Amino acid sequence: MASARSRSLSRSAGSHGPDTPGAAPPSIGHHGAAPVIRVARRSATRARRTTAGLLDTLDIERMFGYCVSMPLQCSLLTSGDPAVSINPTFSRIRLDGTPWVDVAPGWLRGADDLCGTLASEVPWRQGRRWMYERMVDDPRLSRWYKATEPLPHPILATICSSLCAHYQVPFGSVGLNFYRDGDDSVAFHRDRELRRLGNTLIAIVTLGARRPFRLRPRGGGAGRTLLPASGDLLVMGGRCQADWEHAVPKVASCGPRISASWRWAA
Ligand SMILES: O=C(O)CCC(=O)C(=O)O
Ligand SMILES: [Fe+2]
Repeated sequence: MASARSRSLSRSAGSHGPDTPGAAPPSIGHHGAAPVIRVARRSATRARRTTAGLLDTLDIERMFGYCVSMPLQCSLLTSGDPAVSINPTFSRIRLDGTPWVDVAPGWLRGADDLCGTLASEVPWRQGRRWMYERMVDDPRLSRWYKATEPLPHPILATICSSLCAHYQVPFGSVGLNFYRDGDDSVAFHRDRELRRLGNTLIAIVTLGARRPFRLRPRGGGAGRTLLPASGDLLVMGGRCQADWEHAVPKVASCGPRISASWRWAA
């Protein structure tokens, strides 16, 4: 884990990505592994420490009360210098119709340490939006980089190149979301720029705490819940933005998670 230090977080509006504010999903469980990071949150500064440990599928199902389909990672792979795995395994989950999700467990090595570095060093922004005639803070911090802006860590450029090589398309610049603890979340939404398009890719690398990543069809019907661990890659493709919504719901207790995401549209 990179050295953790307290910092004050910048407060300026203007993140993008999710298009629809909404009521937060209910709290659903307790989580395990997470890096140790000290951040200033709202008025209080709190240090959070959780122990890294392996969970098995039964634990996960007991905790969350529903079936999950993401293989589990060993925490040993998540410390050290970040690097893209040289022999990742991709599995494709076909959703209903043409939407699909690829998952590549352990795609990025050193993801916990990268989480600590980014948590400390990125100039995070507090997004705000109107909801029910009130301006409210987004329940997370974010930082979306323009293609011309310097990145906070060189691995982010390497990740983008690997994604472009794997999917043979030019992904755009990176967006970072910082979920400081279980109170932070993103409600069900479709990504703003991609929701009208029938062929898109959104690649998300999880750094830090494992949180449920939920998917549901817009028209109703059975959803899916994945549990990406630190270093796992999840890619939503096809008509996933047109026909499905995704969310990272609040949870009762967990350590920090950062998601790094790249987008492409046909
Ligand atoms: O943090 C995540 O895994 C998802 C973030 C997301 O959906 C978004 O930024 O649009
Ligand atoms: Fe999204």
